[in-house]
Amino acid sequence: MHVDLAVIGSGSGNSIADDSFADRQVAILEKGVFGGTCLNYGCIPTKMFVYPADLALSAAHGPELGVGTRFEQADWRAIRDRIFTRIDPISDGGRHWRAEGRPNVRLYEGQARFVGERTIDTGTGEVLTADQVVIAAGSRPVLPEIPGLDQVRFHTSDTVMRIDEQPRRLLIIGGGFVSAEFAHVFSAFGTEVTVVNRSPVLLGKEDHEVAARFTELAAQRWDLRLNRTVARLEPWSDGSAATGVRAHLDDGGTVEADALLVATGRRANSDTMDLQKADVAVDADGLVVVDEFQRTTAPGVWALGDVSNTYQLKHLSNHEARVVQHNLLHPDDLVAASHDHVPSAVFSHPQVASVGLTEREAAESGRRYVVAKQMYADTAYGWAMEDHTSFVKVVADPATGLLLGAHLIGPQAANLIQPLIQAMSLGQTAREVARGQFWIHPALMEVVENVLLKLPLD
Ligand SMILES: Cc1cc2nc3c(=O)[nH]c(=O)nc-3n(C[C@H](O)[C@H](O)[C@H](O)COP(=O)(O)OP(=O)(O)OC[C@H]3O[C@@H](n4cnc5c(N)ncnc54)[C@H](O)[C@@H]3O)c2cc1C
Ligand SMILES: NC(=O)c1ccc[n+]([C@@H]2O[C@H](COP(=O)([O-])OP(=O)(O)OC[C@H]3O[C@@H](n4cnc5c(N)ncnc54)[C@H](O)[C@@H]3O)[C@@H](O)[C@H]2O)c1
Repeated sequence: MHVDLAVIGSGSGNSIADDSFADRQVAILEKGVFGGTCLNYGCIPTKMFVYPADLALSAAHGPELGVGTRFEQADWRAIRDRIFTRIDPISDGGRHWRAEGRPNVRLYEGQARFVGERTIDTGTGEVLTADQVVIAAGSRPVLPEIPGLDQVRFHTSDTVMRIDEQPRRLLIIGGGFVSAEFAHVFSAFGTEVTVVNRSPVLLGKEDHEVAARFTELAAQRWDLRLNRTVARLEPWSDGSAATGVRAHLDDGGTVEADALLVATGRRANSDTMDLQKADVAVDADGLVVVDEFQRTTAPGVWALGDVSNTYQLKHLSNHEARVVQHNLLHPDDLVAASHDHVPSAVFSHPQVASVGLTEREAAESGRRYVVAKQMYADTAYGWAMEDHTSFVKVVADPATGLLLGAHLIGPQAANLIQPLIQAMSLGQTAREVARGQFWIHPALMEVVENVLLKLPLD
């Protein structure tokens, strides 16, 4: 079988073949659940857990503001089932549309492997040749080499959201995005959470003040074992939990838990497709090598998303998919993908959001920079919330007034950061953004206006 376009992966890659490809024969190849990580195992279900977790936490904090609310209990199965009875039909619907809805599109449900130049064994008994191939095969959780891991029951983000019972005690290995979000979700629902992280802070890639504040607040909710690794794992039961684990830490300490979540990063799925047979180069980190147009080293082969970028974020995968789509349709007018100002947010409690350079990165770059910081507590809405720990921090070039980075920790951080992303993306100066528009008073967004006004620019 020969097709005009073969797309490996039904996550972000699925959006490429829209109506503008109606005159082309397209193959979509998917080895797992249709729709990829974000829909089935990532962004969307996690945030659907985070929302009720935030609600549970708010209820517990009501009395601080004189409101007689309290958190009583979480009905794990009801929460889980609300989420997946919403999501699973979307995945099924997408699969059905691709399998049967389009005469020019064929879905191959198998593990794709290259057997030659733009020639793919679909894993369904059929081999395809294609004029163009898009590799959008994503990433998967990394499993650390911990003795005993193969002897115990453990979860990754792929499985933990579907468990039948909420664990009484959860051990999480890792201190990054996945850890921060699931620790929040489970602890808000009443689980005792222990986090083992090998570095001294959680969210260690964030600006150092944000990571320090997050870690300080996390220590009030979770048992943190920082600068620690797990030396050995063994099955454990207190009589009630049949699937528990005991972790022996490198300092001799132990942690016992009913469930274990491994959250120690993700790696690109580039090693599962025999890419060398298609002359597609992979770098030392396992990422498919692409140029600014998302072209791989093999003519007619493109790559996008987690399989080829270090960020592992859905909004970037979507952007790269739009770039690849344009370039497939306009081979004489290629556009470059932008990796400038890629923001991220951690939907934990508190939320964290960031874009651009951290203060330390600005210092290490040797450039002149200035920093301003604004506490939510020093704005009217911060008073309303009785907030004492949240802040916005910006890093700027004093000569041009342009922002170099922005870092937020606190309620609504993922929303509040957007005008700062916009300023950086559109080249607006801090003064233009602060004084070129009205800021609704006394909205929480005033914290952003105030931090921009505080910058000691030339
Ligand atoms: C728990 C969690 C929460 C997250 N939350 C967020 C968030 O809030 N915001 C955010 O921006 N990002 C978030 N992410 C990251 C985001 O999900 C990913 O960056 C994004 O989904 C990557 O998209 P992709 O298209 O590159 O890969 P995927 O969506 O993973 O798609 C790849 C597809 O390729 C298939 N595949 C792989 N190999 C083959 C093969 N050989 N043959 C056939 N099919 C194959 C896979 O089965 C998969 O369906 C989260 C990730 C996780 C794990
Ligand atoms: N809100 C979001 O955008 C969101 C949410 C979840 C995941 N994601 C994406 O998924 C990716 C994977 O997330 P993640 O949290 O698994 O990875 P991560 O890279 O964010 O964090 C991994 C953590 O594990 C620690 N670690 C690694 N090996 C360890 C070991 N042996 N023992 C103890 N600690 C160890 C690291 O120090 C680090 O803190 C992220 O890069 C992120 O882009 C995004």
